[in-house]
Amino acid sequence: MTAQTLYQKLWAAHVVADLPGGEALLYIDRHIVHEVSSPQAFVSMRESGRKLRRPETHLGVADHAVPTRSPRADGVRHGTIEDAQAAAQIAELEANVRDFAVPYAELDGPEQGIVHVIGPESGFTLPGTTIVCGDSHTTTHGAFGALAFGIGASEQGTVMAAQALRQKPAKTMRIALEGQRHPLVFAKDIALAIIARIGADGAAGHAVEFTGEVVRAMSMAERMTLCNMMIEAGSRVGLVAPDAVTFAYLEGRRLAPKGENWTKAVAYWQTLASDEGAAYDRELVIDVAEIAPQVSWGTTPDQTLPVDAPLPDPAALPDGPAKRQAEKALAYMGLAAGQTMASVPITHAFIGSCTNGRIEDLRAAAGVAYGRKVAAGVKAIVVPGSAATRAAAEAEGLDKIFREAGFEWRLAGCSMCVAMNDDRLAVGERCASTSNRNFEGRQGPGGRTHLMSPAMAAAAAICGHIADVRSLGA
Ligand SMILES: CC(C)[C@H](C(=O)O)[C@@H](O)C(=O)O
Ligand code: SF4
Repeated sequence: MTAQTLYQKLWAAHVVADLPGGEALLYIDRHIVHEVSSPQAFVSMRESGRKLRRPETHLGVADHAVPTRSPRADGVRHGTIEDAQAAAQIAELEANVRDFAVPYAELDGPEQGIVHVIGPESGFTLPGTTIVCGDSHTTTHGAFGALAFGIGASEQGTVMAAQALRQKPAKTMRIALEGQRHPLVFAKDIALAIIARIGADGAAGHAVEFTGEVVRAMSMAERMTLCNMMIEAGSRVGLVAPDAVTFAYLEGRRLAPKGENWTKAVAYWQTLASDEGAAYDRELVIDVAEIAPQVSWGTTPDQTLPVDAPLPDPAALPDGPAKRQAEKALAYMGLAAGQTMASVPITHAFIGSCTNGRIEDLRAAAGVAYGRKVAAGVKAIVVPGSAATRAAAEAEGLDKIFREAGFEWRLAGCSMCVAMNDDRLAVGERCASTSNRNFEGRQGPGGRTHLMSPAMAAAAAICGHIADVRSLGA
């Protein structure tokens, strides 16, 4: 038998039927549902009088529109949401999950959080499964060796009714991470550096698998950060082969298999790693020793540089789209050619999102914040990716470190990653952000976003300007 990649194994294990034109009907094991992208699919289910084929394989949660503050001392949000649109979106999701018998992570319950954080935390995300969600950052779940990808509204309806989807196989790309990184260089820096190198569409059409000693040594949180960011390189699928780190993370989680089923599952999951000699359509080797802390300076994720590198000079570029894009980005961001990012003053720091809202991220940020103070004039918020992450952080005392330093400690949600809730920038405000997208207006109309790691965002909050966390230390 020819050697297969992880992606090819996952694909083959889910083909229900090969279709003409190279497509296949793929069986879908799991579907996560949030309030923003799911309404249309439920409407079509209602209109056609259908029931969900396997309601227990779906999981609902409200994350994008939810406020991350509550007027109540006990933090309860239900019934307190002032924004009428947000309240309506959440009420609609709650009616849908009730009427269609979909398991739901209650807004004020212990499992609420961002779709891509709670899937793994609850053990809903498992190796060897197909996982879809009406959300582009579904790539995150590939960190477990699951075939996970974002889908559109009509596809959500298809999965609800048929538990299957028509798909065309992607090409394969391997990114091997080798070498020794600086202790203050994180998965976020590696992902941004890769995107800067290959471009915001550099992995389009490819399922990206991360391999190499650096990935093997990474926590699940860091692997998720890498896979999460691959959509920003144009890839719908990021992957890491499951290993002992994966199994240790999952064992005992609420929805993970138990007892004999666990043993059997692990035995199967161990067969998923790409075979020796498996061929990829593209290969890239990255020496992480060469990667410095990264900061995006522009309005696409590939407009990213090491924190100490001078910004490009559009005048030096030949006439064409690249020159115009650089000019436009510098103008929108209020930056000048040749300057470095370290020293650019910020108004906001945001630590959170499905890219960097996990306990490891909060620890890294707290390590920098410990014993220091947020600079005057900076609004800094820490938004755990889930209620469980928030509780774990509080058990470790991270909330105290942040509060004492002058950060706001919030309830879980997408928050300032996306301008769909109360947390947003005003025109001209500038944010050091651990999220994943920096296009014009992403964090609020006229707002300016700089993508970076949690340690870098904490350093910026403390200094009042973007700073090299290596010179500050953790
Ligand atoms: C709202 C949702 C559909 C969207 C996505 O698909 O990713 C959001 O999560 C984002 O990050 O832009
Ligand atoms: S945290 Fe941001 S990127 Fe992630 S799902 Fe929410 S809006 Fe999308």
